[in-house]
Amino acid sequence: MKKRKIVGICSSVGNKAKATNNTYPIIFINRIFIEISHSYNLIPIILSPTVDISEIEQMANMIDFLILTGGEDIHPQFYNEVINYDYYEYNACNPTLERDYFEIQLYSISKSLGKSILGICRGMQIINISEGGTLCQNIDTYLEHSIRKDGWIPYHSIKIKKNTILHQLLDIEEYTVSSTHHQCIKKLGMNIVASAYSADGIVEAIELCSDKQKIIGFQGHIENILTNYTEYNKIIKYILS
Ligand SMILES: N[C@@H](CCC(=O)NCCCC(=O)O)C(=O)O
Repeated sequence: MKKRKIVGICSSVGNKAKATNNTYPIIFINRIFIEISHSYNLIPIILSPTVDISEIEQMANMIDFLILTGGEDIHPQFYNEVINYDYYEYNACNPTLERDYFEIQLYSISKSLGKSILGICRGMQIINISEGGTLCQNIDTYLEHSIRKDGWIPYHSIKIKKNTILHQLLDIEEYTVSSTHHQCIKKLGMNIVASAYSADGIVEAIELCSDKQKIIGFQGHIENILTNYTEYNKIIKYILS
C-alpha cells in the first residue's frame, strides 16, 4: 500500500470546552483543515504547541506539509516592538507566547527541511516575522478587515500582482477574500514577495517559492471559501501536492 503523506496543522490554545462547560486548557483547529487534508488523501496531524525544541524538530521531520493556521495575535516581542494596542482585549484568555515561540521555531525548521508551507492569517504573519519582518499592531484604514462582534465576516477584493506564483496559479488580476484580522504586515521579511494587496494597501498574500520549495501565506481565509471562490483550490493543490 502506498504510504500516505502527512500534513501537520498548527492549533490554537484556549481554555473553554463548550460541550462540557469545563475550563481546562484545550487546543483546537478549524475542522475544515482536516477535510481539506482528506480530500488530498493526506493524513492530518494536529500539532500542539510545545517549547521542547527536540519535539519541534521531530514534528517537522515527521510531516510532509505544514499549515500555519489563524488565531491569536503574535506578541510584538517577536519583532522587537512593545505592545502599542490593547493586546489583552484581543487575547483575553490566551497568553500565546508558547504558541508564538513554537510556530516560529517550527516554521524555521520545516523551511530548512524543504517542506511546503501554507500560512493563513496569523500563519502568514508568522512566516513574515520568522523572516525578519514586522506587523502593524492595529489596522486603521478605510476598509473593514476584522470580524464584527456579532460574528459578521467582511469580504473585500484583492489585487494580484503579475510575475508572482500566485498570479501564475490563479491567472486573474482581482479576486475576493474573507477577512478576520486586525493586524497586518508592516515591513516585509527578507526575500518575501508580496503577491496581493487590498485597495487600502494591506498585504493580502506573500510567497517565498523556489524550484525546491513552496511557501505561501494568505491574510484572508481562503480555507473557508473554497466552495464559492473555487480558484483558491489551486493554491491548496499547489502546496499540498
Ligand atoms: N490575530 C491576528 C491574526 C488573525 C487571525 O488569524 N484570525 C483568524 C482567527 C480564527 C480562524 O482561524 O478562523 C490579527 O488579528 O491580525
